[in-house]
Amino acid sequence: MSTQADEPRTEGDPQVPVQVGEVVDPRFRHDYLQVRDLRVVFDGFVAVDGVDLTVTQGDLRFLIGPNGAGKTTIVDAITGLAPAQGSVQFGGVELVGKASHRVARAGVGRTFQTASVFDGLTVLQNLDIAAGAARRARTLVRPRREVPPQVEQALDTIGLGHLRERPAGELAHGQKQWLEIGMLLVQDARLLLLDEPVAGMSHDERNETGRLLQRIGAERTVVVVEHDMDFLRSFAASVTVLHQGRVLSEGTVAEVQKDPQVIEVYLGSAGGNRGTTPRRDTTEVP
Ligand SMILES: Nc1ncnc2c1ncn2[C@@H]1O[C@H](COP(=O)(O)OP(=O)(O)OP(=O)(O)O)[C@@H](O)[C@H]1O
Repeated sequence: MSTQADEPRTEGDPQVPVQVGEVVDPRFRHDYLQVRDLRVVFDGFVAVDGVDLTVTQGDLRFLIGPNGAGKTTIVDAITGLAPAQGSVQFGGVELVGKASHRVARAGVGRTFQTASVFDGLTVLQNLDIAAGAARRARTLVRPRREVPPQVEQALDTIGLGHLRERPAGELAHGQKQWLEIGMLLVQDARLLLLDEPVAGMSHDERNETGRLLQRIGAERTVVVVEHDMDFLRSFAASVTVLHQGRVLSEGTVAEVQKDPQVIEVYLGSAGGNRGTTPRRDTTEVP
């Protein structure tokens, strides 16, 4: 599947499968992420070594692998935060070589392992700012007369409508992560790259988050970097397993679980930890 950079895709593009009966916002219908021969080298150390990845709209792709496998570096490379070689295209636009603000403008949003919301502002104000609909600073403290439709929709999607006037600093850990995802939605990110979204969450928060990602993933292109294998087994539509900067295996959860190479890396002598401290959750077989 190859697409020229900046080439707009047309309705009826046969390259991207669309399910029968699927109801998808036409803006997202033909989106897909295409990574080809991605390489990231830090001072001679090859952190990402020729990775190919294709993720279509409607998929919910999990990126897993032992510590140091290159997961976060791939997300950094896609979002203009790590020096990349190769090709990364989203919506037919080449992203390699673009500054991070231009990557964001191309419809790509990401979260980090720690939620970065404004604690002193309300949920609504955080979303307002993300939507670029922020009023001047002194008017932010006044109640709004009208909430922009995309903010209302995001509040509904992330389930925080009833907490719209609550300062973000008073939200529970999981709610902060959902707010951050909401901020990507109002920015109209069509590709969401989420780095360990359920780290530190309670069991119920994880399940809520999984259902939220399924809702979002039905429309948009979503890639989740995750170590939590229970979460993966419950919610991943597909999985890419990375090891030492390369794709080791790819498929459904059942397929990668059966892959002897995956079992070897997670349980065997290959270990996979390159100069990092092993963590219990990274050695659990998917
Ligand atoms: N800025 C950097 N400079 C040098 N080396 C780096 C840099 N960023 C990452 N690395 C190295 O690249 C490798 C891949 O790191 P990365 O953080 O992508 O792994 P990961 O799969 O996300 O691991 P984890 O699950 O522990 O977060 C590691 O060996 C890491 O030490």
